[in-house]
Amino acid sequence: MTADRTPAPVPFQVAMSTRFRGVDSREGWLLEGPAGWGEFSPFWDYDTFRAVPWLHAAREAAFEGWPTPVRDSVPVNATVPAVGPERAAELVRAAGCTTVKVKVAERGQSLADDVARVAAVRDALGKQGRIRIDANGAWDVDVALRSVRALDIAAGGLEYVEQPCASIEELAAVRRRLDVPVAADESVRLSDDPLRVVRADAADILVLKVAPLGGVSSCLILAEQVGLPVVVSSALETSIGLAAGLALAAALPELPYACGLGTARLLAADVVADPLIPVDGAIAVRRVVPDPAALTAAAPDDGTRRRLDDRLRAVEAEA
Ligand SMILES: O=C(O)CCC(=O)C1=CC=C[C@@H](O)[C@@H]1C(=O)O
Ligand SMILES: [Mg+2]
Repeated sequence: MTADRTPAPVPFQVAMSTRFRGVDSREGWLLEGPAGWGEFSPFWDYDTFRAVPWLHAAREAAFEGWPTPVRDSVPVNATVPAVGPERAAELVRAAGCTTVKVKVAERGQSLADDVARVAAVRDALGKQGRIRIDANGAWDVDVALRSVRALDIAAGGLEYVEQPCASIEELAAVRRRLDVPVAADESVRLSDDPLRVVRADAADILVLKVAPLGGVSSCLILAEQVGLPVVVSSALETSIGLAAGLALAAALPELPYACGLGTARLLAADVVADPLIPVDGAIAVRRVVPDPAALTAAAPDDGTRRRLDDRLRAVEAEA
């Protein structure tokens, strides 16, 4: 390969160790460029248009690079999927983080399931730790008010509730009537106008995910514009994609909350030899490169490879 030619993107597929947001495996492309490696792994339920920012973020990582970090370590939360209370407690103990995000409002489960999970997390975490919950927009206003109040008691105090309802109007209504702070995630990452939620006074905190928002630089600009605290979170990437989130968290002038970047453990395998796993509740800021043996093990099956080819071609045509 000559120096002036861009290496071909490398496809990957890795299983999730725990099913999360209905996803059992993550697949995508790794791009190499003069600045390093980037990951393009939009969820399959994102259409071509929504996947374009993911390609911008991957290209930024590979060809442009990221701003200078202002910190060398990023505190992260443990992420607990909608599992039973025993498993939730195990995950909290294994993660060694003092902040835990608990998934709630899973389809097919009840508020009692959420209460049991959150109470088990508090037990495993001890009095000092912080607990936040994420409903992924599943509740209407009344159910949100009832559920958050019950879960606030079960948690012995919630740090915040992430995306309790789907619409910005509902978020604003919930926020007016609750003492628990409200964080917006889908209202930012799936919106044509990520600032609308701020103008509507619908959130206390914004969750920023680098890939769906088009890269580290766009997120930094957004964070500057919003004037609200932000939490950097992953999109369940391999360590190559997580490194971009880490770069954003490391470059933000203020970082008052633990970030949702401790998700490498939710994958059964990674594409690097030394994954970005938290130690004592924080991840050291560093770049990572794929490991050839891990890439071989992560080679997608033929059907997935065809899907990945089609998707990359379609998104490149729009990017
Ligand atoms: O924030 C975290 O602790 C981990 C990341 C995380 O929860 C998510 C990543 C990607 C898709 C999501 O459904 C989910 C979220 O909603 O925040
Ligand atoms: Mg969320």
